[in-house]
Amino acid sequence: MAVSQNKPLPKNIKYGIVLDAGSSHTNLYVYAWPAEKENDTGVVHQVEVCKVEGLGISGYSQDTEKAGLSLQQCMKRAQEVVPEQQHGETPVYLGATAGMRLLSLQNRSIADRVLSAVEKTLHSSPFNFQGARVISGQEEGAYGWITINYLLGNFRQPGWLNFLPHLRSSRGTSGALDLGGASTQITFVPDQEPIESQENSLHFRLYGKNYNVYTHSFLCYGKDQALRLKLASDLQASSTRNGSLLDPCFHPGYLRIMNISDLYMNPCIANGEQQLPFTQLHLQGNGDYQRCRMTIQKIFNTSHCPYSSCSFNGIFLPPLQGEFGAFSAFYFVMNFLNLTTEKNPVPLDKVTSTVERFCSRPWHEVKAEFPKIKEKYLSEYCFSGTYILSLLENGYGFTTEKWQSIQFLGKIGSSDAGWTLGYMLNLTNMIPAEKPPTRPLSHASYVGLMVFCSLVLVAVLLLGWLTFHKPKCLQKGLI
Ligand SMILES: Nc1nc2c(ncn2[C@@H]2O[C@H](COP(=O)(O)OP(=O)(O)OP(=O)(O)O)[C@@H](O)[C@H]2O)c(=O)[nH]1
Repeated sequence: MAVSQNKPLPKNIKYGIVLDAGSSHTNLYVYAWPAEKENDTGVVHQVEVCKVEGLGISGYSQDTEKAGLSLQQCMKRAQEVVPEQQHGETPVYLGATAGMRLLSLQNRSIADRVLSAVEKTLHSSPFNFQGARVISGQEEGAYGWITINYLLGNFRQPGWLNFLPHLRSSRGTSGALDLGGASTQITFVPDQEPIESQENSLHFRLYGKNYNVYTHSFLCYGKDQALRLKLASDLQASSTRNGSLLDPCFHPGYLRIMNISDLYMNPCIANGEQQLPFTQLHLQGNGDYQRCRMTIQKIFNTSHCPYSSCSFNGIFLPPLQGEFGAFSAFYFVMNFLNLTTEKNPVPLDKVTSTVERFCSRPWHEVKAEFPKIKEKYLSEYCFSGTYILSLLENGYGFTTEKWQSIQFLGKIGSSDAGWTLGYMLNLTNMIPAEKPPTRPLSHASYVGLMVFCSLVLVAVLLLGWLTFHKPKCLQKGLI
């Protein structure tokens, strides 16, 4: 159970809870905001995050008891964070993402069973449970975009701009790049209007301003599913008779054995299993970045495009526009490789050479250097780093110059970058379509202002009186 910061909060605070049921695990987020400011931008912040172990795509079908216990523990933690008298009014939402979208495609009844088991636990909590649902890829992209722009203050218009309407909207929004285990999303406001493909087009009116947003979610192109796609493509291209495969995306000396059925039991991969004369795959790393990049390239089909421009697999992508925030696994991987900086983005050639060097390092050396990192994560940073470069450069077309517009983001302030905050802001109607009217002054500010004006008035009157009615003593002194 991971626990984050717990700052003392002023009184009159409201709370909301969102559970992100992802493909690897579930995270529970507790958000808080001052009640009287709930329509302002940037006031909601994360006060707690708790990791529900086992409640992910593999946990759904395996250790359900462990997942259930871990969920109860996180709900208990939330009960400690939110004051008891507010439990009943605190909404709880659960959104399941691509892992569950895949599970639903594969086996609808398991997916329904898991959701109702989770719903049962959440109904029995003292909070105001609002329901569990699988969110669409489009929603995942849109809410991620709303979250980062809300937290970056990009929806905020300084009040004085109301008097100078021609200067409004001088500040742009930031695009959002989200990499999960099962899907990846790209969302931004393009220059080109209208957006050529209806299914990639969203319209928002937020704080009195219109946004035409492009979004696409690539199911099966999250980093875990992309590895499977790559392995299936490698197997198809190889002539192995015993299931041994040299894999350039793993470190030299690394060995992994996988069941062929696990690889193919997945709607992302067209079933080719029956033709194979072996049941297990023996992967042997040889840490060759260039070859890894070539094998990954094969999972992006760029042979057709029915629009003026595409990313891959015939999906429309308008020219990239503005700054981008890249989060979730984009951040986890780049952060591990020391390629995230607070200030200037690390140039593309340095990122490439760092990933290349890392891939070539022997596995025993890497393992010895990072003994505390989970082997699953550590063994895949070479693949993941190379995949991120392929996706961003070849998939989306980030050139060396455009790369400089990407900022890898873990947190913005105290809140994690991700879709959950945007989801809650939307469901609680905390982002109004119109700009809220300027609030009248508070009582204290009003009294302060009155006292200040009175003092200025007295000072002016006194000065005037002194100027025109100089006291006699002063007049004598001057003669
Ligand atoms: N290195 C590292 N990887 C992580 C960590 N947490 C999650 N991941 C991996 O990062 C990827 C994205 O994880 P999440 O952000 O939880 O995304 P998800 O919920 O699986 O996303 P969807 O594909 O939309 O379902 C997955 O491959 C996880 O295994 C972490 O703390 N460190």
